[in-house]
Formats: sequence, C-alpha cells, structure tokens
Amino acid sequence: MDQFDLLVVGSGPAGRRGAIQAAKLGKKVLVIEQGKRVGGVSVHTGTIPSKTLRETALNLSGWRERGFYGRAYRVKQEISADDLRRRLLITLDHEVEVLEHQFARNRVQHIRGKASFVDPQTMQVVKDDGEVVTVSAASILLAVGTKPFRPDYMPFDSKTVLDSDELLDIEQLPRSMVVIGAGVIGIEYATIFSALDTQVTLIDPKSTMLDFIDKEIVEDFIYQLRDRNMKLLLGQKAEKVERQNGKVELTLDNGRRITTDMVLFAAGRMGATDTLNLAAAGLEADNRGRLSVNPETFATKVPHIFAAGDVVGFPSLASTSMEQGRIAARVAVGAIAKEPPKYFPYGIYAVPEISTCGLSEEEVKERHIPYECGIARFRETSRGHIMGLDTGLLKMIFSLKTRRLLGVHIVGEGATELVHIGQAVLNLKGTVEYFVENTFNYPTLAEAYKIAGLDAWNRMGDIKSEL
Ligand SMILES: Cc1cc2nc3c(=O)[nH]c(=O)nc-3n(C[C@H](O)[C@H](O)[C@H](O)COP(=O)(O)OP(=O)(O)OC[C@H]3O[C@@H](n4cnc5c(N)ncnc54)[C@H](O)[C@@H]3O)c2cc1C
Ligand SMILES: NC(=O)c1ccc[n+]([C@@H]2O[C@H](COP(=O)([O-])OP(=O)(O)OC[C@H]3O[C@@H](n4cnc5c(N)ncnc54)[C@H](O)[C@@H]3O)[C@@H](O)[C@H]2O)c1
Repeated sequence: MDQFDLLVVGSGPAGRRGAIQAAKLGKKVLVIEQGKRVGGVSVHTGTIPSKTLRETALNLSGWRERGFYGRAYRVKQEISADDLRRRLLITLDHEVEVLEHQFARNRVQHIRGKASFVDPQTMQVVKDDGEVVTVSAASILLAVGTKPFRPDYMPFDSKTVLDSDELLDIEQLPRSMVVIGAGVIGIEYATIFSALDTQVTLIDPKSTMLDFIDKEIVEDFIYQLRDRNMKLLLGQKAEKVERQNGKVELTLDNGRRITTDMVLFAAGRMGATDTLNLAAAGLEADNRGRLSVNPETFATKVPHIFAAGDVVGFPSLASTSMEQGRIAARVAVGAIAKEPPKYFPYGIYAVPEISTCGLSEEEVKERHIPYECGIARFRETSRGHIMGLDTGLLKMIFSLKTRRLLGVHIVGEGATELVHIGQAVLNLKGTVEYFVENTFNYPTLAEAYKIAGLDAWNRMGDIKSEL
C-alpha cells in the first residue's frame, strides 16, 4: 500500500490548489479524481464552460455592439449549438493542459478513480476497469465539490429537461426556455440564452432574487432583463412538469400553463459525499451532503481530515475554494496559514455582469452605521460613450464617521474586473479621499470610481471640516 503525506480527493479549484501548495512544501501528494480529466466541476461543467459560453454568445450575437447598431444587429445570423461548443472544447483543453503541467512540474501524483474511506487514514480507489488500489496518508483533504440537485419529480431526459451539467451538450439552441431556480446558475444561463434570442422565462418560488446583493443593483438588473423581454415569474412554483411531443409543459401553482422547448432545472447543488463512506472515517454529512469544518483551518471533527471548496457550503465559488484548499493543505502539513482578508468579491457572469465586495446598503443600515452613497452611471464616462453603453451602474458606500469605503457594487459591462479596485481600497481600509485625490486613466470605465467618489464626497463635506 502506498503511503503519502497528503491525499487529496477531487481536482477542482480546492483540490488542485491544496495539492500544489503541499507539494511546494516538499510533501508527497496524491490527487484522486474520478472524472475523465482533472479540473473538477469548475473546468468541466461549471465556471469555465459557462463563462466561455457567455463570451461566445456575446461575440457571435454582437451583443456589445447593439448600443450603436440597434437591437437587430447580429455578427452571425444563425448561431448553432456547435458554434458555442467549438470554443468551449478549445478552452477546456487548454485549462486541462495547464493543470496537468502544473501537477507534473510540482511532482503531484494523480490517479483516476472513485475514492472512499476504508478507515480514517486509508482510502480505496476504484478505477474504471474495476481494479481497486488502497492508499493511505498522514492527512486527507476532501475537495469533492457538488453535483446538481435532481429531485425525482423532475422528468430529466438530458434533451428537453436538463440540469446545468447537461446544458453544455445540447444539440440545438432552444427557441424558448424555462429556467427553474433564480440562483446564480439559473440567472447566468437565463441571461446568456436570452442574449442568444431564446425566449426565456425564469421561475423561482421565492419572491425576491440575489438577496445577498445590494437591492439597488438588483433592481437595475431586473429592469434590464424585463426591458429585453425576459419573463420573471418570482414567487411562483412549477407544480407539474411534463414532456409532451418534444416540448415541455409546465403548470404553475397559480394555475398558469407554459409550453416551452426546454427546461433548465437549476435549484441548487448537493455535496458529493454520498459515495465516500464517511462513516468509516468517523464523519457524517448534513442533509445537503455538506461537511462542517473549522472555518479557520478547514479541519473536520477528525483532526487529520480536512474539507474545502463547495463541499463545505457558502460561498461555493471557485475563487474562494482555491484559497480554502491552500489554507487547508498548509494546516494539514503543519505550515502556518493566515486567514484571508474579510472581504472577497462575488462575480455573477450574467448578461449584464454583477459584481460586489463588502457591505450592501441594507447591511449597513442593519448595523446602524451612518453612511453616504456615491453613484456613477457608465453612460457618464467617456469610455462608456465610446463603447455605446447606455446601462451600467457603480455604487460605493462610505462610513460618515471614518470616511472608509464599506462596499462597492457594480452592474454592467466589466463589473467583475472593475470590482477589484474597490476590493483593494476596502481591504486596505481606504477612504473616499482615495477616489477624489487619485488620477484614473482616461477614458476608462474605472473613471466611474472617480465619479461615484466625488458624488459621495460632495455630500459628505470636506475632510478638514469633518475631522
Ligand atoms: C454552472 C456553474 C457556474 C459557475 N460559475 C462560477 C464563477 O463564475 N465563478 C466562481 O468563482 N465559481 C463559479 N462556480 C462555482 C465553482 O465551479 C465551484 O465553486 C468550484 O468548482 C468548487 O471547487 P471544488 O474544488 O470544491 O470542487 P469541484 O470543482 O466541484 O471538483 C470536485 C471534484 O471532485 C471529484 N470527486 C468527487 N467525489 C469524488 C470521489 N469520491 N473520488 C474521486 N473524485 C471525486 C469530482 O469528480 C470533481 O472533479 C460555478 C458553478 C457552476 C455549476
Ligand atoms: N458566478 C459565480 O460565482 C457562480 C455561478 C454559478 C454558480 N455559482 C455557485 O454555485 C452554487 C449553486 O448555484 P445555484 O444557482 O444552483 O443554487 P442557489 O442555491 O444559489 O439557487 C437556487 C435557487 O433555486 C430556488 N429553488 C430551490 N429549490 C427549488 C425547487 N425545488 N424548485 C424551484 N426552485 C427552487 C431557490 O429559491 C434559489 O433561488 C451557488 O452557491 C453559487 O455560489 C457561482
């Protein structure tokens, strides 16, 4: 039986960062991955495919140019599912190649197969051909991620009723689509398909959506979706979903009936822990398959077993999973690990993008912090004129007492990149003066920071009179 310093189950963002970190510290590391290729959900069915699909959809549809040339403008008149897939395959190949090279040059070993516990220190790996290999290690990192929630009442057939993993293999673009679940996955895909001219209806039993995002930003976003004719049925539930002659018929709880070409069911994900035989390691998962860990060290209740990434729950992002995996691996091999800064960005790659970092206006109010907001619209910036943008909003919230930036919230083109300026100022404890006193490249969308900073500063008064 082979003995390792660290066994890592799963090669997604948490697993791969953890494995490379431990290898960099001179440890003998084995990654066990059941998928055909390394990379996890992030590379094969989640982050990278959905973002590549978005990019292809925006490029081929000419979406970014419609501000100038009108809503009827198209770069390619007939966009097929193959057009979308072609770029996806190239991108995924490149991602896997980079990852395999990283493993090779850091001497991280990897084996393909399904891992499960034999005892707290030992795992067995069942390979595709049925061969069983047993491995053990001083520490184990579970980075097994999640899989789509697929309730029995949904008539999945991977063609007309699908989950988000299956959506990448569709043979043709639907003319109409119902997305069930207005979470991040549902919203991203609903808006991408809407940009491709699919008639999209988004349904969620909750009457609000994106509750963790600043309300003003969500309202602006919803306005833009409705403006382009997307149907949002919030506070409504699909009670019956039936396949009928190649179409899908939905009956909602209010009696309304909808017939559509395709249904995407995106109502959350479950931790992929059901086949790990957790009991043999003295562990158990919650009802969503998730593991609980110490939030600072990512150790489970069994001290040498760690868990990181989506399997530990919120925030379930590739970006945060990587950091969790790195911290867990450092603690696992006895190295010092520092907690990450408090505020991390959240990026929603919908059309339009949303990105946010820090406190929302609602959270600031809840904490009774006296505050002022500064707002800039992209159409006020010269770069916005050049790009033909008539939408896009950047909002910053400042403390009236300390003048520090408390939160930055953006909806519009480039939001997921722009947010990092605000994130840096926030985590370095910067004040409104940063935006007022610093020079920004011109013409850029980043100039919106200057405009929003001045907007707040004009109402906050000069620093000398305040302090
Ligand atoms: C459609 C979609 C879009 C997303 N977009 C974004 C985004 O834009 N930005 C962002 O930050 N995040 C995004 N996410 C979330 C992101 O993909 C996840 O946060 C991230 O993949 C989690 O990484 P992880 O390492 O925890 O696990 P995963 O990436 O889920 O990988 C886990 C791996 O473990 C393997 N595994 C599981 N069980 C076993 C076993 N028993 N034996 C061996 N191997 C096993 C699986 O095969 C899988 O490869 C998106 C997710 C989805 C679904
Ligand atoms: N850009 C990004 O960072 C990004 C993109 C996609 C996914 N993700 C991550 O992936 C995770 C999963 O995303 P998600 O959107 O699937 O889940 P979610 O939990 O965020 O949203 C699920 C939605 O489905 C609804 N819902 C729940 N049960 C339902 C049911 N039975 N019928 C109908 N609707 C129901 C909920 O009200 C909710 O609005 C998230 O935690 C997210 O962080 C991140």
